[in-house]
Amino acid sequence: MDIVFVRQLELQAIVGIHDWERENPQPLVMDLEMAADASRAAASDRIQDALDYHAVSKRITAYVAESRFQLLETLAEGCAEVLLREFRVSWLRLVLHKPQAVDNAASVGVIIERGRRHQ
Ligand SMILES: Nc1nc2c(c(=O)[nH]1)N=C([C@H](O)[C@@H](O)CO)CN2
Repeated sequence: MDIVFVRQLELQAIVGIHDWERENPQPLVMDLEMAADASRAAASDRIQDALDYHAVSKRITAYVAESRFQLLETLAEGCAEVLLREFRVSWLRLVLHKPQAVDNAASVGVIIERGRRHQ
């Protein structure tokens, strides 16, 4: 299985359970791995045959900016649904970091895998 990835995508969102987290957006960071047929894209050398990581990054950035969830889990799930539905990704692994959430941790967050991973 081939993978198209996005690393350390910097995002801003209102997300959290505390009142102070509902007032202003805070930084989030996302790592994404998505199943993609790189050989098809390589054979044609056409962006139409590739999973466009620029388009993915732009869509996820907009979705996250508009979201208002309490939990990172809900936000991660929403992002996965966008990728599965709009980009027809068959499998993905998504790591969502909330770097400012815990003072004495470099980062905290969630990791989810969705879809079917094939060989
Ligand atoms: N598993 C989770 N734990 C926590 C979350 C979350 O989204 N998922 N959120 C919070 C607070 O909003 C946190 O960021 C600040 O205390 C706590 N735990």
